[in-house]
Amino acid sequence: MLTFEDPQSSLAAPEIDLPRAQAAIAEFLRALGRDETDPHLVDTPRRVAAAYAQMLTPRETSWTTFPNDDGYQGLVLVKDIPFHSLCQHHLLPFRGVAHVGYLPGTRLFGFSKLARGVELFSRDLQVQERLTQQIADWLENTLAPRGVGVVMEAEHMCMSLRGVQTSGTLTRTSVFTGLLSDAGPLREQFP
Ligand SMILES: Nc1nc2c(ncn2[C@@H]2O[C@H](COP(=O)(O)OP(=O)(O)OP(=O)(O)O)[C@@H](O)[C@H]2O)c(=O)[nH]1
Ligand SMILES: [Zn+2]
Repeated sequence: MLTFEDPQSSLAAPEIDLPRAQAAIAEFLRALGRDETDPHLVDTPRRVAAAYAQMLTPRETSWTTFPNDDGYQGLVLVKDIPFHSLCQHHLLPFRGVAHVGYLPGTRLFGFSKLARGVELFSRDLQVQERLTQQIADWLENTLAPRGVGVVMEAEHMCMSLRGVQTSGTLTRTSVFTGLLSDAGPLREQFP
């Protein structure tokens, strides 16, 4: 039988060295030919370092689960969970919505934990495929459900603001496992 583990403690997030990040941003601004004495820029290295630190740090949470004493067999699906992450290739945000569901076995998550799980894995330098897979693996490993579905749809700023500059495109990724692996009425409940 699987036991519940705290994913936050088992995820070894790298330490963020804020003063070093701040110095690097100051150097970056100099490389961009900016006047670091401009009153609006003077404090920018600190702000940018703090912003990235925040975007790379999930909020602490307790990962409460409950026994499925009533033997609920249906799909639990939390739709339209807003999320944002940072693309590993350009360090630019990608943002969109996640739909996360599972077919319970013996344990249930409080609904909010599905949204918190999305946040937990989003606060990293990511690619969307890995992010989707990590959320699905986490549900599998913590709840041992009869099936898991994770669908994510996001706009990548690295495609919108630079490079190909195709604003508004959405990329959809999905992982389905167990009884949700095959097309059917349960899977059709996912957007
Ligand atoms: N598979 C995948 N690709 C991503 C993701 N985020 C960004 N990318 C892509 O990563 C690729 C990086 O490709 P490169 O050719 O090395 O970088 P680039 O020259 O900046 O590419 P362009 O964006 O086409 O200008 C780009 O095609 C991005 O669109 C993601 O989450 N998953
Ligand atoms: Zn990118």
